[in-house]
Amino acid sequence: MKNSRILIIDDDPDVLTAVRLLLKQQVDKVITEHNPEQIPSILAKETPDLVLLDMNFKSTLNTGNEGLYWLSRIKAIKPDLPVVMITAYGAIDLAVTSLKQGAADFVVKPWQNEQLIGVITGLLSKKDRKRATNPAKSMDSEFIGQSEVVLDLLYKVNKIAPTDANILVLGENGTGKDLIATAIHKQSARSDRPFIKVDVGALTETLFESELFGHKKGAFTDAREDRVGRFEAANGGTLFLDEIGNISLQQQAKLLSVLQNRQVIPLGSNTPIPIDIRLVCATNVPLADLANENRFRKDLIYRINTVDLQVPPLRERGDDILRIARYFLQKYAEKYRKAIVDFDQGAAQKLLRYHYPGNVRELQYSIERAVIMADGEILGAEDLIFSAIEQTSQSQSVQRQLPEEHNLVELERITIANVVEKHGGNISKAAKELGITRTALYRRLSKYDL
Ligand SMILES: Nc1ncnc2c1ncn2[C@@H]1O[C@H](COP(=O)(O)OP(=O)(O)OP(=O)(O)O)[C@@H](O)[C@H]1O
Repeated sequence: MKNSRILIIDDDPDVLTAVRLLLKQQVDKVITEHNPEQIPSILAKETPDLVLLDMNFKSTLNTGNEGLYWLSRIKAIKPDLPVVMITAYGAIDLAVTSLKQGAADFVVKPWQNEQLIGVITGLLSKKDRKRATNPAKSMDSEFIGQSEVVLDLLYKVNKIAPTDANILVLGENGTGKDLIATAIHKQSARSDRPFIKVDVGALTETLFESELFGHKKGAFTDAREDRVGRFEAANGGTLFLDEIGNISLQQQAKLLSVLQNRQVIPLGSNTPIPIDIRLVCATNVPLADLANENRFRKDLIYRINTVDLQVPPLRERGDDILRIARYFLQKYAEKYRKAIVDFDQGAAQKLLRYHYPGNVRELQYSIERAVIMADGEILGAEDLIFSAIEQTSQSQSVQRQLPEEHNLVELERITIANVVEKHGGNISKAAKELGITRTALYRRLSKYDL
């Protein structure tokens, strides 16, 4: 109760004052509002844990019952937010209808203070219990999802994370492998030790060893001082090797030897350093392709893959698409200070029908772009534009001509588009060819609206 925020909407100022006085000592914040029209913008700014909503506004809208109408709006914006209806004596039928439409409970005016407090505490503790048992919410890295496939994945994460097993996280680009790797670390016995991530797919042959194993000053021309390798930096904690499927056979041999011997020898040194790490690897290459002898050593697969976790593509997650879309909508509406609160029917249909070759990352960028561009409170289908880059990676692509004039910005834009197309949308390979990190490439894709 003490940390909770309560929002109360009633057009009777006496009710607002009475509730404020009653609850102000008991909860963290009481937000009062007499005009229900303000609900969407309040929900865009505030994060209440519970709403008290009048059932009988003196209606200006012709919606049958305005209380029910605003209940449905709140539920559309925040489906999990408990709403308690405040109803007049004699309107019990309506109150029951509200329960069927998603209200958590109702209280009858005038109420007994203890009764109101009882209803609120009951609902808040129920919410806490739900949060504690929902694996999606117990990961504070917020892997949003309630679909069968995601709950199944999160169940496995919860089970495997506390063990020290090496884990291989599989899944298409942008499905959330990074989030899963972070969650594994946070739920492990090593959670208070370092979590070190290395994008091994983007490392050149020369950088690979010095980045992972470290080097001594003078070990090679550019080694001006000693450098601690990422294995050593992760000692006692978790080492996350991303894009493991893209490393060369030579790099695989070096990695295997370190994992077998459980020690690293920095370049230019003779002294082995013992390492104690939990290894989590990720790749967008399907396991069957990885297991192809020419591409990846089987013995290394067995080493890194005590257990594998498959992160499903977004298009297989059903309504999670809308849950994640709403999460990003709220996030970016806050970031860009927009009063956008929801999607209309058409937008929701468009979101559900699209196939998301770029998965959650593509959804994220589309929502961010829509929030920046849109003006109203509700996003429509026309506000949602999916990335041209992802579309072209699916189809045959045509290389863009480099322009005659030598404008560097334009050259960069076209080069990036060409290289990404050349690699069929594979960001890691494109970043490697361009000589920049994947994060830098994503930033540029967003900058150029590709
Ligand atoms: N279920 C989810 N809920 C909320 N955000 C998510 C979810 N899954 C992914 N994201 C977000 O989507 C973006 C891409 O996720 P992430 O980087 O983890 O994907 P990835 O599979 O590691 O991608 P890549 O294969 O390109 O490395 C991130 O901003 C991440 O926070």
